[in-house]
Amino acid sequence: MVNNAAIVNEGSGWQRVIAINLTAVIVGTKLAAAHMRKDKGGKGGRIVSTLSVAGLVQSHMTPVYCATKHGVRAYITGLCKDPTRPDQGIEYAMIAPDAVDTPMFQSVDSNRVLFWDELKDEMKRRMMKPQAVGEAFLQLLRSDVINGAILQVDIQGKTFRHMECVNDGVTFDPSKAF
Ligand SMILES: NC(=O)C1=CN([C@@H]2O[C@H](COP(=O)(O)OP(=O)(O)OC[C@H]3O[C@@H](n4cnc5c(N)ncnc54)[C@H](O)[C@@H]3O)[C@@H](O)[C@H]2O)C=CC1
Ligand SMILES: CC/C=C\C[C@H](O)[C@H](O)/C=C/C=C/C=C\C=C\C(=O)C/C=C\CCC(=O)O
Repeated sequence: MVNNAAIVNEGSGWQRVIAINLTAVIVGTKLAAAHMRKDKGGKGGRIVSTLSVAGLVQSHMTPVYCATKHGVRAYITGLCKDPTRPDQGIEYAMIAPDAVDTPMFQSVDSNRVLFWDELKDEMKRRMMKPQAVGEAFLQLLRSDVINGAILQVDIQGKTFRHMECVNDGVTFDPSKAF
């Protein structure tokens, strides 16, 4: 299961950002986990949530959006550490891209993102094609173990945060996760 839907809007209507980016992730994750958990008759599985660089840093550009992505990181990390999780057979991981050329990014303006006029050139310089995130996502899923992984994706490449990088530089070592 993938938690991917999100919006960005620091203007009026910011409460909806919290509803979609954070509350809905918690609701969806609870529903999915209840269905998936092996100790309650499910088959187990993986739940991957899309963060953002905004879930790793605090920015004056997108304080509400950052709060939701930090909230998702805290929530999912808590589930990663649940001592009953191995019996549930569920793994939790996150992917944290920098700016990506999608409708979300293309629709950003100074009503939705603060200080946009000053910062847009820098953000556009860092912008990746969506394929870069898709490839990173598949690479994450190819790992034998992903619980606790946060795969950061930017124009420099892919880096696991909170984990040791081994082999090809992006293989998750769960023993180094927390
Ligand atoms: N585009 C970017 O620069 C970056 C995006 N992200 C994250 O990537 C994920 C995907 O975003 P993008 O593809 O860029 O955005 P997008 O705007 O192109 O796609 C977002 C999708 O979420 C759906 N959605 C929005 N509100 C919904 C709701 N209430 N119910 C159901 N679906 C809803 C939209 O219909 C759309 O299909 C998001 O979690 C976003 O925060 C992370 C880092 C950078
Ligand atoms: C800015 C809006 C553009 C697109 C909206 C997207 O949804 C995207 O997910 C939002 C990104 C927001 C990013 C906000 C701030 C980013 C700040 C930095 O990258 C700061 C630089 C370095 C951080 C160093 C580090 O701790 O890794």
